[in-house]
Amino acid sequence: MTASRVLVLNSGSSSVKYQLLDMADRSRLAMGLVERIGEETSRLVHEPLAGPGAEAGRRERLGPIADHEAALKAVAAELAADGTGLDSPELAAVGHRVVHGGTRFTQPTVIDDEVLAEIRSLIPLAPLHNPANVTGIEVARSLRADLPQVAVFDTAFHSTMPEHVARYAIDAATADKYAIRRYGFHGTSHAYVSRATAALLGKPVEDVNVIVLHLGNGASASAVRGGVCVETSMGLTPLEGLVMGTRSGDLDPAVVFHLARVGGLSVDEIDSLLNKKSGLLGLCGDNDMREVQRRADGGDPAARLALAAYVHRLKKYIGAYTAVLGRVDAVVFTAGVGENAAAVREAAVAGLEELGLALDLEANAVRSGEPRLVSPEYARVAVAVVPTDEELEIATQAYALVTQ
Ligand SMILES: Nc1ncnc2c1ncn2[C@@H]1O[C@H](COP(=O)(O)OP(=O)(O)O)[C@@H](O)[C@H]1O
Ligand SMILES: CC(=O)OP(=O)(O)O
Ligand SMILES: [Mg+2]
Repeated sequence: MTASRVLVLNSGSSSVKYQLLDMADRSRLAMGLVERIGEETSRLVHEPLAGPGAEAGRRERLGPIADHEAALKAVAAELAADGTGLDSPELAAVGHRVVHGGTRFTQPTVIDDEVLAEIRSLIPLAPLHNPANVTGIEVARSLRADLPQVAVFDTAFHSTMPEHVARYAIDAATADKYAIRRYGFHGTSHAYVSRATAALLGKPVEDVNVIVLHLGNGASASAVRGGVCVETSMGLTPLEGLVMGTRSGDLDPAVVFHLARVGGLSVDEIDSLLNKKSGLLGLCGDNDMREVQRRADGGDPAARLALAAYVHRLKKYIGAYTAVLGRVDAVVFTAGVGENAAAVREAAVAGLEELGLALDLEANAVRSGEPRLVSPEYARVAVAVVPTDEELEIATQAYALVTQ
């Protein structure tokens, strides 16, 4: 029996998403989620999709899960209960989403002690994400030491950005000393979605220029020319760019000085303010787009303002990346908001006819889990909705590395 399964762990700041895939036919054997880690109301949802566990169906467990270590052990126990635990001989690798890879990691990488140490050293550049990724690697290794663990980096796809795009216009020696440059994130999603969009258009990826809008809790835009990333909205950390659920995105850096000097806030307090209490949450008190939309539809002024700010920033990036690419074949929406919020797509594209964009309102309103065009045939620039699948992409890259 050849081992063809890959377990993918996608650890976020307060959640763990996971999938068990069989790469022989790219099928999903199980998937699940642990959310609200560290709170009293943690929730684990485990869904076996094939094999002996599938009969019993979806399982849900409520109750406190203290930290990522406990969460990952609970996930391992659920998989073991289905007979698909980490001890399974069919497992070929564990693929880990690692958010920050710095300048060194631009390819999927088998994790040894030295690689793990390097990932740990990047924690200051992704304090909300890399610690959880490190814990995921440690727990998986402790459960199955002989299994290859592969890191797939959010930053990797963006490493092709030209130097003049990646550089901030600050003192060069200081930038080099502290590794300050634009790295970009959600790269696994931008890579997968840009390729899937070329397939949807029926063209080779080399011939297609796309603007990808990944709108989840974190949100980022990218400009992809012929399959190669040339620009993205996140920077040194996942704070720059679009308005997000709890992150401000772009602002004048002097806001930080002002809050410190005049407001008396500490650096940690400002960090927390901009990363965790800003964005939609800061503007209207809710970070879930569904709730913001519900309130805005009811006429709530703060929710309307938050939504307008979110959409305005999207428009600015669509315009900017149109200029960067010169010719755009498609603007693509993905992730939780991009795939589901038809009204956000409609508002973001409205008024951009001069750029060649148009929306088919009927097609845009259809709910579907499939990649689809939502623009009329005459539109010079297609508008598409393409569901992202970071887990499948991570599994594909990890499996290719361990079987090459
Ligand atoms: N039907 C929907 N309408 C609008 N927004 C939605 C809908 N479903 C999910 N979302 C939004 O998607 C976000 C989560 O997106 P997701 O891609 O899962 O994020 P992440 O991977 O960063 O956790 C939620 O915060 C929510 O605002
Ligand atoms: C990098 C990043 O912002 O990730 P997420 O959207 O999962 O928070
Ligand atoms: Mg995500």
